[in-house]
Amino acid sequence: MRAPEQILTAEQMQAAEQRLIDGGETVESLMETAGAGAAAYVYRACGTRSVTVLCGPGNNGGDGYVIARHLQARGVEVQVVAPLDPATDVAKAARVAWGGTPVETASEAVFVDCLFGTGLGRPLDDDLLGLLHKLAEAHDYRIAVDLPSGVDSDSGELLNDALPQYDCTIALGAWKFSHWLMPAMDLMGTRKLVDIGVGPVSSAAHLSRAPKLTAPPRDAHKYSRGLLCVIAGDMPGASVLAASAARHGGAGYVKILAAEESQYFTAPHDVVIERGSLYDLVSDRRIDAFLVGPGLGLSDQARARLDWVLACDIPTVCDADALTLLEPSMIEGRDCPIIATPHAGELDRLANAFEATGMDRVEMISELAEDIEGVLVAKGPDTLIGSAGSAPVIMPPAPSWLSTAGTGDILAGLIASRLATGASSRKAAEQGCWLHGEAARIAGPAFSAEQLVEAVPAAYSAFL
Ligand SMILES: NC(=O)C1=CN([C@@H]2O[C@H](COP(=O)(O)OP(=O)(O)OC[C@H]3O[C@@H](n4cnc5c(N)ncnc54)[C@H](O)[C@@H]3O)[C@@H](O)[C@H]2O)[C@H](O)CC1
Ligand SMILES: [K+]
Repeated sequence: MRAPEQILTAEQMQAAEQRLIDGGETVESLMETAGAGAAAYVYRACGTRSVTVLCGPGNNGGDGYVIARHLQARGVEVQVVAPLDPATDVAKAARVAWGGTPVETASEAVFVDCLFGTGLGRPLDDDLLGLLHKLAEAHDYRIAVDLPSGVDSDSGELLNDALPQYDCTIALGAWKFSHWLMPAMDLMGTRKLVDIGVGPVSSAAHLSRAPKLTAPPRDAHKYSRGLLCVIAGDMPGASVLAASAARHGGAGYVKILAAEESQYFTAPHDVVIERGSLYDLVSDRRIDAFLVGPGLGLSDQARARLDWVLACDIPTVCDADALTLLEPSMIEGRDCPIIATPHAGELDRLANAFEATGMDRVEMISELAEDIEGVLVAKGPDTLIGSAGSAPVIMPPAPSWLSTAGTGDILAGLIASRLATGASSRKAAEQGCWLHGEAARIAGPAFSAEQLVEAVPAAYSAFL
């Protein structure tokens, strides 16, 4: 069985390659399959335009010699630039099989970067970086094989400050984290994957798959579809926006609970505002989920409200100010899951509060998900979802137009709505992110938060 959405660390990739070798493959046959598959993509993208392949010393370079040979066999004019001789036996053999003579430099048409892949261990030195940029600038179409050279495979960090932008990146065998994490993700262009027979790797991270949502059953009513209560705080606008979005996320009933002393505010007519003692309002046994945090504020009163909501032990989404206030003691003894939805700054603050520091972002979200015994949605241009006891999930990129005020409140509302319908915390998080991204695609360029909310029903229908 194939596992095209799985995302492997360099170490998991090497182990997967070793399992294939133990199963009868050889490094040569794997390189041949990887190189031939990559050459097919290059040929489909560029036809018989001339190609320059930059080959490094390792097996990424070995791929390059295989690609050169396959393209030449199809009649393509290929030049190879090899600043470093092959260091591995299989790359040496691939160079011999190519049979040509490398050139010092080349220009025009298509550039194929096979300098380094998952074995890059340190920043490129000035000479190699200069050659990489020179060749990239001298060609009008740029393809990276396995990874753009200079990228750290597991973290998505750039080991060199400035790296070339590519039109296409051809991943070999499996996605690596840097194909889907910033800043490396931004260099990739379109991403292609060459299958070399790597099977499912247990506990591997994976790309989130589009959800299959359902319409309510015929005998549904507002309570059976789920009652979500959004806690209003000092700045009720954010909770109104979150509740407005939640109406379209699947829950049958959305309320805003406002403390009697909080300022007067209005909401859409189909969002009920209940005002009174919060301690009494949250005790309604029909409540299926809470959303607390948007507009909550950071006062002692806000902290007390958060504490009380968490003490109710109902599935709860904690967003925004709730993440600034959240402390380990607040979740002790809970059985129901929490979904935390931090942006980068809130993630750092949570990591300090829960002593999950000194690790990279992928490890951190898994560690924090265990600490809160729930799910953590690390929001950003690359959204990572960690859940206690499961491997991380990476969301496919959503439109950058989401970088506008209020979209975080909307995401929290959508996730909380999914949670209120009875979806597991992990599914609720992924489904909320999919609805959010699809609504952004439907809303088109330069949408406001209100327009994003209006696009959610059409987004929902995309997953029915
Ligand atoms: N995924 C697959 O199924 C296959 C992957 N293949 C390719 O193999 C590379 C990984 O090969 P590896 O030799 O481990 O690493 P690299 O080719 O990236 O090169 C590492 C090589 O370079 C030296 N090195 C590391 N950093 C630097 C530096 N900054 N400056 C100079 N030299 C450096 C290091 O010592 C190594 O010698 C993978 O990406 C795929 O492209 C195979 O084709 C098999 C199938
Ligand atoms: K490369």
